[in-house]
Amino acid sequence: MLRIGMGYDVHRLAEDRKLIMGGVEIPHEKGLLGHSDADVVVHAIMDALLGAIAAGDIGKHFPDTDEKYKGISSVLLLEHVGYLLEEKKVVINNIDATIIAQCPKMAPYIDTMRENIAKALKITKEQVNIKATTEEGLGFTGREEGIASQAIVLVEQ
Ligand SMILES: Nc1ccn([C@@H]2O[C@H](COP(=O)(O)O)[C@@H](O)[C@H]2O)c(=O)n1
Ligand SMILES: C[C@@]1(CO)OP(=O)(O)OP(=O)(O)OC[C@H]1O
Repeated sequence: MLRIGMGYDVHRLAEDRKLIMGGVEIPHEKGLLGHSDADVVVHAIMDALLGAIAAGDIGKHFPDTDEKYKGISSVLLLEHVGYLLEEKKVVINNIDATIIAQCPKMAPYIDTMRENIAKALKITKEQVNIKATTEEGLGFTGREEGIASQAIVLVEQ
């Protein structure tokens, strides 16, 4: 049976934080605020995968009240989501994600993000697509207050 899932997440930009996207540290004067490393594109992908197997969301599996997730790499959390899929004998067909950010330019880092995500989920880089767009200076992403991400996945059980 084919199943589909979608995910959406937003994190606020703040000073004195690293900007981690798809497991890549991107040089920037601000980073995303969160309990974890706030890797917003990985969060959207995790929510899409959990959605596809009707397993709730990341807040349910990795509560932000739990000290063990403080500062954790979201790629490690993604690996755990991969195990949840394996347990249910679910395989990933493909993942498509969009990063919505006024800056910095994500393009130079997209290939490495795809590799990191594919490795964590034991799939190929060709099964993972990541895109980036600005919102043309409009809204909270346009004002550089935060970065959003959306993801959609297709899986098979
Ligand atoms: N943070 C971003 C935003 C966009 N890109 C790349 O630029 C292209 C044009 O973006 P527009 O929002 O002006 O349409 C987009 O297709 C991406 O390739 C990026 O790398 N990082
Ligand atoms: C990822 C978790 C881990 O504690 O923390 P945050 O980095 O705050 O991210 P959020 O998108 O708010 O989801 C909650 C948590 O699952």
